[in-house]
Amino acid sequence: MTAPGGTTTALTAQDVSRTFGTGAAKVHALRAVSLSVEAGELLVVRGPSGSGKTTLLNVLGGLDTPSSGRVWLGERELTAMRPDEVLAVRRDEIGYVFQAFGLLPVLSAAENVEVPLRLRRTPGPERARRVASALERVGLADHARQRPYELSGGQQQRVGIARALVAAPRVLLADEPTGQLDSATARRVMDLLREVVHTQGAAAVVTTHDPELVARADRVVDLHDGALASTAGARRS
Ligand SMILES: Nc1ncnc2c1ncn2[C@@H]1O[C@H](COP(=O)(O)OP(=O)(O)OP(=O)(O)O)[C@@H](O)[C@H]1O
Repeated sequence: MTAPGGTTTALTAQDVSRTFGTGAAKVHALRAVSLSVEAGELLVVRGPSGSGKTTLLNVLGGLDTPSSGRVWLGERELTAMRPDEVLAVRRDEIGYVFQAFGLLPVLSAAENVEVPLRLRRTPGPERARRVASALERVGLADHARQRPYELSGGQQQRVGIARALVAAPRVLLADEPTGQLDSATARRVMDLLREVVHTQGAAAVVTTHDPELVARADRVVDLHDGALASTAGARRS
């Protein structure tokens, strides 16, 4: 079966459900969620704590398998792939940004950004060029040699964004990427995320429960108790 979205649809979820546990302890973390994201579009998934945002990102990014339903990356069905194929897709086509930045403390900013390229066995000279360009893009060209603990929270998350985008993934997934930042820094990081998504043409899904960040979205969907609310999908002008 081909993906139900159009030709520019980078990511599609169709009737995705995820349950945890059994019997009385069963939790319906996702209930028949369907959505699609276009290349160059920033979709914000908004919802209270426990509504299923992280579970949704994990399923979209091949870190978890839905109990039912399907996920496509472009024309290819992620949920039909073998585990080794999913690993290759995660390495080559998806960038992840984490709330707690997820940087390796013993590596410099540049070395952290370089990690996805090393995993992909990108040749050395091209790695150096791409890392320099990614750090430049997030405004950290002068901080390449610093370790994470020598950087502010906002700078660390900019390194996280550079790392997620350095390999030019089709899809960018960010789980509350500004959750650890003060509100002014959070706005700047979100502006940057929006700009790089638009210029690089990645399809981005960003979760948040910060209403201010929603203003930076191209589109917003609301998740409640694992289900998309009926107003979901309204396109912002
Ligand atoms: N591995 C798991 N085992 C059992 N239950 C889980 C597991 N992962 C998530 N859940 C449950 O699924 C529901 C959704 O959790 P999820 O972490 O996706 O919510 P969230 O919206 O990301 O919350 P938060 O904003 O607090 O991070 C919650 O009830 C949670 O307890």
